[in-house]
Amino acid sequence: MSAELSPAEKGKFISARRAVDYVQDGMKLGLGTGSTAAWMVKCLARRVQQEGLQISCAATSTRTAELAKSLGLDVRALDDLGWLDLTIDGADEFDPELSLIKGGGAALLQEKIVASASDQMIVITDPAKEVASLGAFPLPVEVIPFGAMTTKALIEQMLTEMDVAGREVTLRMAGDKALRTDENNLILDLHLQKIGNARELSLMLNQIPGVVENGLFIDICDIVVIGDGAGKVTVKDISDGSSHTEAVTVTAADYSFADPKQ
Ligand SMILES: O=C[C@H](O)[C@H](O)[C@H](O)COP(=O)(O)O
Repeated sequence: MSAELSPAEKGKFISARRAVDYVQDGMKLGLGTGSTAAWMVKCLARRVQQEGLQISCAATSTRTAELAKSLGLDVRALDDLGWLDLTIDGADEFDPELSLIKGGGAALLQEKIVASASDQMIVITDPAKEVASLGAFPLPVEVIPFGAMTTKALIEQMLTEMDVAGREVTLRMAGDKALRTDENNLILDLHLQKIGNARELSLMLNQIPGVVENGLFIDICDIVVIGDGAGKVTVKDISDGSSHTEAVTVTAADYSFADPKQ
C-alpha cells in the first residue's frame, strides 16, 4: 500500500489523471516533464495497458523518455511523429489568459517545441501555481554556453531599458557546477517579481544573441487542469472561457505506482 500523499502531491496526481481522460485511441502525444508530468505518464501507461490504446509519444526530456519507455509506452523522436494531437505538461505559473512560465525543471526548450507542434496543449497543475500576473517564479532562459556571461549582461541591460521590476539574473547550478540542459546549454533564471508585458519580454529575450529560448509560453496552452488535494479538479478552457469544477475521489490504490522521481 502506498503512503498517503501530501495534499500538494495529491493535487498533482488528480490533475494528471483527469488530463489523461483527454487521450484517445490512435493519438500522437507530447509528454511533458516534471513531477506532475511524471504522474501523467504513469496514469497514461495504466490506461494504455488497461484499455489497449494504440498511441505514440514524443517526450520533452531524457528523463520523461526514460520513464515512459520503462512503463511500456511507445516513445519516438518528434520528427518521426510530425504533428501531434495533444501535449500534456506541467507548469510553474499560469495566469488568467493561460500564459505560462515553464522551465523550473530546465526542460523548457524541448517542451516549447513539442507543445508548439501540437493541436492542443493541456497543462496539469495545482492551485498554488495560479497567479494574477506572471513573474513571481523566476523566468528560466536557456542560453548557449559560449559567451554566456556576455548574454547575461545583455539580458540585464535589456531589463533595465524595459524598466522591469526585478533585474537579478542568476546562473542555475547543479551542485557546484552550472546545470546543463538536455541540449548541453545553460539556464539563466530571471528574478523579475512581476512581468508586465509577457509577450513583449518574450520577443525581446529571443532577439538577444546567445538566447536559445525562454520559459514564457504565450498562446500555446489551451486547457488548464487544476488538481486540488482536497478532492476537486477544475478545468479551464481558453477556447470558450469556460471553467468548471468536479469533485473527485482518490484512493491509495489509484496512485500506487512507484514514486515519480522527477
Ligand atoms: O522544465 C520543467 C517544466 O517546465 C515543468 O513542467 C515545470 O517546472 C513544472 O514542474 P512540476 O510539475 O514538477 O512542478
